[in-house]
Amino acid sequence: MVYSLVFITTLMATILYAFYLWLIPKPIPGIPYNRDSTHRPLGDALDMLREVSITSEFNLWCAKQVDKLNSPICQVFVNPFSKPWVLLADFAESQDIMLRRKEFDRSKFISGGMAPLGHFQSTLPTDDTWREARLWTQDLMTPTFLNNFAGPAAYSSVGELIRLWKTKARLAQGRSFSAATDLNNVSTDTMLQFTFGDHFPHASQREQIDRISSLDPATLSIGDENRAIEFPEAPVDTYITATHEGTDYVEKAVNSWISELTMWWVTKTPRYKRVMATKNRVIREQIEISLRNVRRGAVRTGVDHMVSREIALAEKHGRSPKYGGQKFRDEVFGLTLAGLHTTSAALGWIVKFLAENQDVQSRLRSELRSAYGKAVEERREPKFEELNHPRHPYLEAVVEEALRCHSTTVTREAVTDTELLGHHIPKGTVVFCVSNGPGFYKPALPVNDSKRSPTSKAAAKPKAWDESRDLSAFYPDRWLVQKSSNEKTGETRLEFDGNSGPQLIFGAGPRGCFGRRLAYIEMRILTALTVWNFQFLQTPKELSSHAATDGISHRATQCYVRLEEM
Ligand code: HEM
Repeated sequence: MVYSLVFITTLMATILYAFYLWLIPKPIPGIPYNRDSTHRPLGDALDMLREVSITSEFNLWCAKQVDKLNSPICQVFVNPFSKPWVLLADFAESQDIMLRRKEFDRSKFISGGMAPLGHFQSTLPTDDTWREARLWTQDLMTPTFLNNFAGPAAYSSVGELIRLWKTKARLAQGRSFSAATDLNNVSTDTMLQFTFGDHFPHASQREQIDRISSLDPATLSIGDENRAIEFPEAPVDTYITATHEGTDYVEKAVNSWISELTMWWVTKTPRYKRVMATKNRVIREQIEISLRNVRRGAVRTGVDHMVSREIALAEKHGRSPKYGGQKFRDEVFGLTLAGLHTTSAALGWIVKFLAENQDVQSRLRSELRSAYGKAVEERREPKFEELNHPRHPYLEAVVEEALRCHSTTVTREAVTDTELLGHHIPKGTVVFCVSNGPGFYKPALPVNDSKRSPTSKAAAKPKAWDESRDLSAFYPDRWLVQKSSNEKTGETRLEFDGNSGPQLIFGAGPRGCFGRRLAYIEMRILTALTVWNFQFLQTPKELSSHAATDGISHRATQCYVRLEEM
């Protein structure tokens, strides 16, 4: 009896111990990690959750782990029962895996969160379905489409924002107001124009302009100067709401610890079903319109181009066209989602930095006024064509620096067993390319060059930032270089150099951001035209925090403006 009790107890203890051993994280040999985490079944998860529940900044937590472990490559154990996540804090190697290494592909870290919204290029591995989606969209980032259609659309959306802000600035009487929704709306309208053009009868900003213009100023409470005025918002069309709700679902899933369960739950809600039904209905109607346009040779909008491409592909391969299918509709929706939240988050940082750096703002305004003297003379704003070509170096530098200062982490997944900085990386491991730590916001960590991959060794070493300049500060000049403009006289001029130093805001390589050219156009136009029309005054410190949330993009939690019309 006693023997069997001892036997049962020992067996139970052994089973429990085996279960514990199965649960606790299994580090990848040789890659530094937090030792305490390997004694806890949940590894670093609780630590991460504790901090991220307060800061909402997962990227910041990652950068802190790199600092703690003081290594350009380290690992954390966040997802129970799955492989460690590898944090890579070295620009050259990050760029190498994105640009050159076939052993790494799009990871499911963020794209998995988009899965309930359909299968579009952002969510797909680099397979034939992704290649097909790329073929459909290949005309949309050409200079012809950007200069003749998408760019002017962005210019007109920004024009509406200027109208709205002029009215709001007058009503606000020097007080701050939130810019977050307005910037979301400007990006939404740009993306709607980009995909559907004028075939889609709704926009976000027009409704807001009408609402604010007809507002009785007496209904606004101009309170304490440290608080923001709250303007009412007009309701928008259901498809526009669907695009915003779509991004909200992605944010929810990405920020959830149990993202697969969250996604499953999301898809069961009536709201989700409504969003998807609206999306499918509107896109189906738009494809029908585009089909008619293509047939009469009037290809203008993004969807017109996609339909036209698909007809050509179907003819080439002797098959029926797929523009009536779900994948095609998903791709249209996916493009809008990919370009909306990301761009509006970036615009939010730009306006914050302009207000906080009055010297930069004044220099930009005065450089723009002398570059576009004809516009000043004719008492008008610079036109799209003027802003688009030639580009203004300081304008480009201001935009790029705002992007650098609030970067997001790009990930890749090992699709086969491989190596990174001399360490074995098992297939399925997710690598986070940390772009808000060493090499980006502080001096780079030393790396043994002999451990780099063969492709990294063979490539030219990317430029590092000049560490004598405070890398955590907003300093657009770091993107400018002196170039000879006249060899005979030795005259030089400042030029923008996008490769001045590490930057990974758009990722890189074949899976880098598809829409970056459009995003730059929108950011340059908005920066130039807002600075032309307004002085961004410093907002009170209660409304000026740099806290952010991480999801699809790294978004400021407080995005307020205080405007004085120029
Ligand atoms: C400032 C604005 C933007 C930022 C910061 C941004 C950032 C990114 C990042 C980090 C990625 C992943 C890159 C990688 O994994 O290497 C990405 C992918 C993508 N972006 Fe953007 N993006 C922006 C604007 C846009 C716009 C305007 C569009 C649409 C026209 C767009 C369309 C896409 C698409 C389709 C992908 C997926 C590409 C693929 O998976 O092959 N993005 N973007």
